[in-house]
Amino acid sequence: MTIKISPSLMCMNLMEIKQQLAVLNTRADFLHVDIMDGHYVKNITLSPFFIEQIRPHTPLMIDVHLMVEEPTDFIAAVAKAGADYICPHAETINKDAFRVINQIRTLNKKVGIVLNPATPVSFIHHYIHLLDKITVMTVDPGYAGQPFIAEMVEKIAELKALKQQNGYKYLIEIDGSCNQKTYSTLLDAGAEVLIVGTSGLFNLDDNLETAWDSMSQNIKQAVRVLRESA
Ligand SMILES: O=C(CO)[C@H](O)[C@H](O)[C@H](O)COP(=O)(O)O
Ligand SMILES: [Co+2]
Repeated sequence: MTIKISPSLMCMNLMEIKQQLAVLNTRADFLHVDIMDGHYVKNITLSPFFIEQIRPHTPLMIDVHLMVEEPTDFIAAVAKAGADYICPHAETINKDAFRVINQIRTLNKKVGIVLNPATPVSFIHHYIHLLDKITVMTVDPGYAGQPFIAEMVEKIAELKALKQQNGYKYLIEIDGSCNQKTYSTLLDAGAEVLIVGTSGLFNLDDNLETAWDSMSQNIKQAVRVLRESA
């Protein structure tokens, strides 16, 4: 499978949204939109309004990462705004997981679940077969630019093994410190979608086309390293 790239728009230059979207539209596979409520995580970033504003300007799938205490307060709004994937944290839906999954499905959206670093795969055992995407947080949620949590590599490998053994359909996505230092480890473990933020893309160069080219070279180099070590 070709690795898919999902730029994290909370890390983009918001003063150049239109220009940067034009660059991403011809290169990226998803657009990652982080919504934070200031309670589940002590930060506030993007919003359903932001999704509504960019929707007419991109053909890409919009992937919404809900870092909020009550995902059901946001699902209908992000769906209406134009989200394609709606991804609450497993830790926030445990009281009504099947109802939340059904609510997203009923809105004809893809269902993603996000796992915090401290949350084991077993936590979603009873509904893993229903998921279109599982996001492994490789940093604690809430902020960009955090250090990579290496203990997450085994969780990625576990998701890959479960998918192969059971024929599950979910994409394995990584969120947090996906960059030149971590690409080969992540790809080797089974990552299929990389969310690239400050360290992987936007901080590489002020010119986003140049930054994307550098990121692409970094990923190609990681793939080469893996092939040579196989
Ligand atoms: O979920 C997030 C943080 O809680 C966001 O998606 C970040 O953008 C993501 O962590 C990527 O940022 P980084 O600077 O590449 O770590
Ligand atoms: Co995110």
